[in-house]
Amino acid sequence: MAEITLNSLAHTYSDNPTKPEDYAIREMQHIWHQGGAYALLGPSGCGKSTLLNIISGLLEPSDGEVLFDGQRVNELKPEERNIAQVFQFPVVYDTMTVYDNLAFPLRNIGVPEHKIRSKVLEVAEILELSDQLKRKAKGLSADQKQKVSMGRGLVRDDVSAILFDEPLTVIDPQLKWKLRRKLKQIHEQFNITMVYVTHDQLEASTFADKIAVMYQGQIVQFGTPRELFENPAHTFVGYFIGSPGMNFIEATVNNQALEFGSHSLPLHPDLSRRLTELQTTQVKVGIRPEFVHVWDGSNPDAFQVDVDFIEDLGTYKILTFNFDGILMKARLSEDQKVPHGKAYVSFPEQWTKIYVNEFLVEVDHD
Ligand SMILES: Nc1ncnc2c1ncn2[C@@H]1O[C@H](COP(=O)(O)OP(=O)(O)OP(=O)(O)O)[C@@H](O)[C@H]1O
Repeated sequence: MAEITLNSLAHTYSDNPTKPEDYAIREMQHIWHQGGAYALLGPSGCGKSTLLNIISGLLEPSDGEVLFDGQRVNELKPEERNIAQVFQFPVVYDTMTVYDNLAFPLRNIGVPEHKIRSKVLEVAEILELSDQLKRKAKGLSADQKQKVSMGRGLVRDDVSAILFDEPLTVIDPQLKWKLRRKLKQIHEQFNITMVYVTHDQLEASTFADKIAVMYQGQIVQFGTPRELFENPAHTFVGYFIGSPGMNFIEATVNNQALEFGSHSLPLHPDLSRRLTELQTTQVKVGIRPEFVHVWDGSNPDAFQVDVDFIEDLGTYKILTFNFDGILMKARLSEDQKVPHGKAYVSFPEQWTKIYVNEFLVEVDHD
């Protein structure tokens, strides 16, 4: 078991990198603590698999170091790193039985057969494979094969970490939910560092205690699902987490106020000071649909806006409104009055976030 440190790590597939975009991993500093359940979440092509393969040793980074418990492992081969990796598609030996497949990683390191047996039975039980143990892997469905593949990753409790690269892609939706819960259970039972790669926010937040959101080769935020929701550190996190994502509007800072076209909002003096330090007047303002306040009628604190449309999603509605030419969304709860034609909205200060160069502007209030 290990704490995994990425020290000034970067990776390029190019022979002659000249600009940041030439890097699949842009220089990063990051620690996966021992025993954590982590997700690495991001869109296709952001560098998730590259990062995982660097940790497992399948890929040597072009810059920086990978440390396990403080020891550099860059030069160690995958098998010397003691990492289990579960891939998107099942890796099983078709001609072996399910039992032998699960036993394989343990036999490889010379674990005695009686210990192998108890471990295989334990993992098979968790994954509901107990009645399949005598079957040849060849005859299994894709779901079952992937469960065996996951089981092979889970049998060794001496591993430094288990890395999952979109392991539930081939699993049908109902079983997916169940397996995610199982993985969580296994994590709690064995206290092994687990990093789970996915592009699905629901998958990330049901599995992980902390999520690293990756975008263009960078970890732009590392936090609990709640932190990512309430305080997105980067516009991408605001956009990617939540459904629908955060609203963004361009604004100009003028005289301690944010100006959007004909509207303006007062700016907290601390934020105003911080923006002066940053020497910027052009910002993006972000607010989540859940935090836009929709009033029942006209109100001196609210902006009057045009209703564009309302989507009824059963237990809640999404109001799309036009704010100075920008379409924004607000979430209406079931018991809220549904506006027609005009709506009155306000943006509570606590939930109105300011971004400069896509990163959140934070202020110390003490
Ligand atoms: N072997 C390779 N040679 C060259 N470029 C590569 C190679 N593997 C990945 N890349 C590039 O590196 C970037 C990151 O890719 P990577 O596969 O790590 O992303 P990802 O987030 O895992 O995406 P996906 O979810 O689609 O697998 C992409 O621009 C990709 O095209």
